[in-house]
Amino acid sequence: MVSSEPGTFAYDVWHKRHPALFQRLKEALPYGPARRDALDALLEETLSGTLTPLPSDADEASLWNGPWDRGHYGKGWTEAPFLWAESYFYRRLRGATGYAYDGAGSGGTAGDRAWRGVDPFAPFKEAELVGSAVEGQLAALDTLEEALVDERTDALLLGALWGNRADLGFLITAAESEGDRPLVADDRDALRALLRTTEERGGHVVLVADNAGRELIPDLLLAAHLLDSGRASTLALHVKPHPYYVSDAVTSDVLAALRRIAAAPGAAGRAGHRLWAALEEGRLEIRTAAFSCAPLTYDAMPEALRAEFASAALTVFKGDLNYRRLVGDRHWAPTTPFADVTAYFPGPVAALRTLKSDVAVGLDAATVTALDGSGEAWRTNGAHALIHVRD
Ligand SMILES: O=P(O)(O)OC[C@@]1(O)O[C@H](CO)[C@@H](O)[C@@H]1O
Repeated sequence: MVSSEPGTFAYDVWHKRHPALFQRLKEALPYGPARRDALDALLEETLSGTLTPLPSDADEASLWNGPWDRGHYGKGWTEAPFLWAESYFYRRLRGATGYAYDGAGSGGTAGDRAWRGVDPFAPFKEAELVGSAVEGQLAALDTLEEALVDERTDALLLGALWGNRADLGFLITAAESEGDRPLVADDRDALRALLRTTEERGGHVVLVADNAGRELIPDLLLAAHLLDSGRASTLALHVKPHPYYVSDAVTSDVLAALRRIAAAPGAAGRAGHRLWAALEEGRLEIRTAAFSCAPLTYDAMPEALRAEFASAALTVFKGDLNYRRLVGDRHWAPTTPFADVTAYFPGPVAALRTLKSDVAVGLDAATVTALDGSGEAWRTNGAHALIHVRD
């Protein structure tokens, strides 16, 4: 998938989503002239310039100039594969805002450490946690207290799934879609069945999270339920090592969400305290892998990460970008089986995702016909969702 063709989803990300994002970034934090100029220059470069490698002393240079280099330097930004170029865009954005070090030779602000590690997206992510939507998500847990384990699992899976609609990058240019619709692929029965057998397969579950705020809250409530119910004896929550794709969760976002949950009244507050204790005891672990911010699909994952997924009774991937990276960022026929495209994955794997990009697999032919006939941009408008599982 490339982004040079007008009218495509990828083209719009560069030409509509990113300019709006830069505007918001400059409004959200008081970056000085040098950073504002760096942001303007980066936006201009991505629209009409070529990809240049990071200086060798820059943060992450050993990855981008090493195992993640796929020979795209020298190409126009929109001529390189969409997945690769957009991931590199977020690395360069971290540099322009001063979050990351861009190397000694990269201009007047390179030696200035004042903004190092300051998450440029934090204002957006923080705002989410004070909204009434989060209050509703937390209060909803009270209604599940009497439910059977499978019913709770089902409800919390759906909460985590639809939470993926709250993706701040997507919402920059999209209207928030209304109401939950029937899933376009629904492997919930198989997923619940798999979760009933995790214990006999070691009991370790990996949840590869996506966005902070309104997505992370239901993800953490799901994690609490999996641990409380014995569906998971240990759980690793993978988040990004760096700010990425606007609202992707980093460790500080997990801690903020956890504090928000623990401060809630009722069942949510109690779940928050149990999650806190689970972290202290090591039953819940927050993990960050460099590869989570890689511009590559998961079939290229490094050996250590492969071994980690192989040791899990189940790995659950959240969100659209993780889905693209899991199944391959291609124009698949949407009826291509999920099991086929994830055959390389070293253990049982599930995907929970709202549809916000062109990639789709694992749909049945009748569903595709109905979606195509609906006249809506079903692949990209965020109004549809799916759950896939491969044992
Ligand atoms: O992974 P998420 O948060 O569900 O969605 C990420 C996203 O907003 O950004 C990418 C394009 O910029 C697409 O994969 C999708 O539209």
